[in-house]
Amino acid sequence: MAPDNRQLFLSKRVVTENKIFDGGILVKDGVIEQLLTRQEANNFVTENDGKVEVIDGGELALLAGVVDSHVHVNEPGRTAWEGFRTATSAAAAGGITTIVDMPLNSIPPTTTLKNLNTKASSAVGNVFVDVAFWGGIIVGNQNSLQDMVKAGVVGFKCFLCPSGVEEFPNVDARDLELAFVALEGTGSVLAFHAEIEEDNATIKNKIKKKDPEEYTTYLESRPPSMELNAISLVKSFVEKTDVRVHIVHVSSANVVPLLEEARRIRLAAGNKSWRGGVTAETCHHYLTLSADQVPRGCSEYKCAPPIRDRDNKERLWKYLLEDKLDMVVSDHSPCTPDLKCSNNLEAWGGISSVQFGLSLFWTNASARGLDLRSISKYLSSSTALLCGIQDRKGAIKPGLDADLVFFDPDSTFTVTSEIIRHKNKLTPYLGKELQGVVKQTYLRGQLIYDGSDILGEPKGNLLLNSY
Ligand SMILES: NC(=O)NC(NC(N)=O)C(=O)[O-]
Ligand SMILES: [Zn+2]
Ligand SMILES: [Zn+2]
Repeated sequence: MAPDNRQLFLSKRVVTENKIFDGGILVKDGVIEQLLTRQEANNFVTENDGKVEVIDGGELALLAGVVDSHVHVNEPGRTAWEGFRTATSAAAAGGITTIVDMPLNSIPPTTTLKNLNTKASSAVGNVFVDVAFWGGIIVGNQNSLQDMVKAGVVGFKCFLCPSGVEEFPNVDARDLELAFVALEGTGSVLAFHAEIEEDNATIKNKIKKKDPEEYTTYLESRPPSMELNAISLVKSFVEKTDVRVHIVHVSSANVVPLLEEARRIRLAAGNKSWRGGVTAETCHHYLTLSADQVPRGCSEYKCAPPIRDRDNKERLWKYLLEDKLDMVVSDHSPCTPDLKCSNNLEAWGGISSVQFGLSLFWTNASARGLDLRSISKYLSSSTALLCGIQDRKGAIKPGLDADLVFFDPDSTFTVTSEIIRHKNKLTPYLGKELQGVVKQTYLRGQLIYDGSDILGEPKGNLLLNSY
């Protein structure tokens, strides 16, 4: 590092959200100071020879580090499923420089200030990238929310259907009334797993005679109406509160018009939040895979809500490019192999992919004629905005952390167990050739991944107020 911690990152393709240019990024003490044209960069080097560390990526694209706002790290408690060291080393290798940990599958779940501190104690010193945290809303913990806001959680996640783990029960309208009151005026955001279980006997009858190893049996058990019912409930709250709401992992394109209606109501009422405080994400698996591609008995493809048909996938892409969906995340939700049995109705619901989100998105996006700015928009700046960390993360902009990725958009690689750094290697992407190779990942100006190895000790920070 140069004497006053000055670095100049050079690239023929510096990717900001609105332009791709040949030039440089001047960094001081791990913070982006200035964007320079190629000429300005050359002059700077001439005038400061020996006083600045020059990092020249040549033809490699230089992107803002990805902010993956939906990652289940499951530590403490279910550390056989995943942990901070493995999840964040996978993130670093995947060009992700910030992950936001979900409040469940860890034991205890992040539903009180005490539990948040327990989680933070297990994370500190064990994170290779920066980590922020979601709090959780469950039945009866409404009095814990404001303390967690003060401690710095990015927002709160709740389930409208069973979550899959008993210590994180789903909430209903009454619980939500209390949660919204507690969050009013905090500026926080309430994120929903938006499926409401239908107890109608028809679904149960329809599938009870069907082969549980066939993916279609699972798919029929989670119809789009479950997502629509949930969004209708969320919309009823949007009409009477100003609290920001976010829909995680939208799977059915059918819900988007309803989300648009909820956003229209908020904007008409003069809500000044980003997107009227009504946002939604979809996931790499919904944009990459479709139900017809899921082999029998392969529950590594199982997630909730489910991967649906090709037509639905195309409609999700259409809505994303029309800015009616706001961001794309992993929803990395791993488990141990024994829980991914061949019975799709009983297997754990969750897909492991945190290391591959950037390349998954770029494989699809480049094939659809999008340019590199789409990565920054949907995987970095939007997720940073959702989590209220846009003044530190998610873009190549002066004042933000120098979380940077040198990315080769033209090369490909094949997903194999050997390269997977998350703890359990089962993923639907095994054997898949992806486009876009992460060559170097920098966290606040520090090289943490060099294209083959995670370097040194964990350098990540916890994005909480007292860490
Ligand atoms: N308990 C979980 O990790 N659930 C997750 N599982 C999925 N998406 O299949 C989720 O985000 O709902
Ligand atoms: Zn969920
Ligand atoms: Zn999730």
